[in-house]
Amino acid sequence: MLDVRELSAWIGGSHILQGVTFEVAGTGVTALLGRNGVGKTSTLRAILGELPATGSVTFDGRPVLGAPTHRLVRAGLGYAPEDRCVFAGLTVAENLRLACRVPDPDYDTVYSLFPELRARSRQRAGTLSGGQQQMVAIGRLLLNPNRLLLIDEPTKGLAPKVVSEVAAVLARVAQRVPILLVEQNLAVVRRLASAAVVLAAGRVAWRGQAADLLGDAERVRTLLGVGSSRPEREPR
Ligand SMILES: Nc1ncnc2c1ncn2[C@@H]1O[C@H](COP(=O)(O)OP(=O)(O)OP(=O)(O)O)[C@@H](O)[C@H]1O
Repeated sequence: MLDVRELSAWIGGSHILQGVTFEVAGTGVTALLGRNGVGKTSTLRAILGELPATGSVTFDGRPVLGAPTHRLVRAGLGYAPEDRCVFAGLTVAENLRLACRVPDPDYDTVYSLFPELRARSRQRAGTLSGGQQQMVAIGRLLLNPNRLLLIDEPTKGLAPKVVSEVAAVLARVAQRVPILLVEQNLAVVRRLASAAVVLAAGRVAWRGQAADLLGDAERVRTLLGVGSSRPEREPR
């Protein structure tokens, strides 16, 4: 579905992405992993045209690298950035409405996955908890007929119980639309991902089945340094 080849990008004189190559399948969750600062967010931003890059990116067989971001969005690439980008001063309903780009947005799906968003539709998004804001961010992606979702650290900073809720929702979302997921919580990766791509210093250090990575404690320690960054929490 998404084919990334030799993606290379510079930020302020630093060679952030140094020939990143991987594929995202048309079903399920592909996890994009790596220690802090290895270039995961930059990879998503380069794919989306938010960060100038060289190499090639094809989405459903069409070359898209260098295309304006709005064209990619119209082609069905949905993006939930790490900071969620909800409009704090607007209500939940207004945040959702602003995201609609088709005449018949899929509110049924959004409200069946997130009944709380309907209940809180008049509440200002800035007064929601982090988990509820994340649900607005994911809900916005589901209103439109997106064909691939890029989701950056959706569980970051959330309480363990909320991490579980977000993971459960993402599992249901992934049954409808494939996801490229940046995620540091390995229990969430274990629960959701079928494939994994690990970045190290701007390159792909490992790619394959998520279970093969997570089943090899030594590989996980070497590639991800687990234990030195964020503790793994098991979603229930
Ligand atoms: N706007 C920027 N200006 C300067 N350096 C940047 C900028 N954005 C990213 N970088 C640097 O690029 C490198 C890759 O950053 P990126 O955010 O892609 O990493 P990441 O793997 O997503 O990290 P994290 O897990 O901390 O979110 C880092 O060294 C970061 O400091």
